Amino acid sequence: MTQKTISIREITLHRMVMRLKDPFTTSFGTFSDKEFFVVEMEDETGAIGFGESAAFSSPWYSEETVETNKHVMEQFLIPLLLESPINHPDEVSKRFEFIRRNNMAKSALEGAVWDLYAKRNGNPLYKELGGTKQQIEVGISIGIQPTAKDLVSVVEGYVNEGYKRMKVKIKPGADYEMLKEVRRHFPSILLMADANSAYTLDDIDTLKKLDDLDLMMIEQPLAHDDIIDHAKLQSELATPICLDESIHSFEDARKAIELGSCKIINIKIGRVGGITESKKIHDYCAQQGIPVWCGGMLEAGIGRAHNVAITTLPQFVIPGDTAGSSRYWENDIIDPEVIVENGVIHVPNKPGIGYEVNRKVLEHYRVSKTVFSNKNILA
Ligand SMILES: O=C(O)CCC(=O)C1=CC=C[C@@H](O)[C@@H]1C(=O)O
Ligand SMILES: [Mg+2]
Repeated sequence: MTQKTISIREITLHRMVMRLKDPFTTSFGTFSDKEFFVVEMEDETGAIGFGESAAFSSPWYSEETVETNKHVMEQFLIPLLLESPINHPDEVSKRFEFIRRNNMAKSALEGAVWDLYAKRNGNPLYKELGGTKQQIEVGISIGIQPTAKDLVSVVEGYVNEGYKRMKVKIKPGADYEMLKEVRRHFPSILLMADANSAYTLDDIDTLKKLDDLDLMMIEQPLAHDDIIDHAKLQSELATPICLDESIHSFEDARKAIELGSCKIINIKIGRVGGITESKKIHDYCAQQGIPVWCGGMLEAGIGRAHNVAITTLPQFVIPGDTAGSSRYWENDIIDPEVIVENGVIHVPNKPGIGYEVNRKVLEHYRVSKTVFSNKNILA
C-alpha cells in the first residue's frame, strides 16, 4: 500500500574512505582511495533509505569535491529536507532547485529519498522508476596503459570475464595506435574511447583517424563545458560523440542534442543532480532516438545499486560502466555485492535498491559520522 507523505526523522552522513584495488589515474593525477558519503535517511515509520555521494576528493572531474558536498549538504540541503514532509521523491530536486549546481550533493540525498520511498511501498527501486529489465548488460572502463601490449592483455582479461563493452581511456599520444592494436586482436568487440576532454579542434585529424576503428563512440573528446566545438567536431566525424562532463541537466542535454553536439549521452546520476533529472534526460533521449548508458564514478555498493536500477530503463541500450563490486573493492559495503556474470547483472527484486547495507563493512571504512535529527519529529 503506497504510504502518504515522507517525514524524515533523521539523516546520518557516514564519511567513508575505501582503498581502491588499483590506483585510478586521470588527467589530474593518480588516487588510491575513494572518499565519499553514505547518506542514511530514516523516516517517521523507521524505514531507512540509502544514498551515496559521487564527487572525488579533488575537483578534477567537476567543481564538486567531498568537502563541498559536506558543506552544501549540511548547511543547505539537509535543513531543506527536514523542514517539511515530502510527497514524492520527484519533489526533492524542486525543493533544491534554488541552490545553484552542487548536483552530486543533491543527488546523494535525493537517492536516499528514492530508496526510502521504494522501501515504504515495498517495491524495488527499478520498478518505481519504470524499469523494464530484469538483467542489464555492462561494460568496463580501462585506464590508460603504458603500452599497446599491456592494453591488449587487460582487454583480453575482461573479454574473458564476459564484459560486453570495453571503454578505453585515451589522450594525445596514446590513442590511434593503442586502439588499432586492440581492434586488431579483437575485431568484433564493442569498443569505445573516453578522452576526458584531452583534445581540442586542433586535433581533428587525429580524431578523424579513429573513424577507421569501428568505435561505438568517442566520449567527451573536447572541453568539459563545451557543446559548440563538439557540434563542429561531430559534423566531421563518422564515429558518434558521447557527452559526459558537458551534460549537467536536462536543459544541457536538450541543447546538445538540438545542436548536434553528440549522438549518445552518458548519464551519471550524481553529475545531473539525481534520479529524477536522470529520468527526464532518459525520457527525452528516448523521444529523440538518442541512446544512453550509465556512466560510473567508482562508486561503492550503494551508488552502484542506484546505477543498476536506473539502467533498467528502456533507453539505456548501451552497456554502461557499472562493473562488479570486485572491480574496485576488496569488500563492498553491500550484501550481496554487485556481481557481473558473463557481462550481465541480474537486477535484485527486493524493495528499494535491492541490496542490504553491510553495517560491519560500512563501519570498518567509516572515518566519521554526523547525525541530523528532525526536532519536529519525536524519536
Ligand atoms: O566507475 C567506473 O567504473 C568508471 C569510471 C570512469 O570511467 C570515469 C569516472 C570519472 C571520470 C572519468 O575518468 C571516467 C568517465 O569519464 O566516465
Ligand atoms: Mg567520461
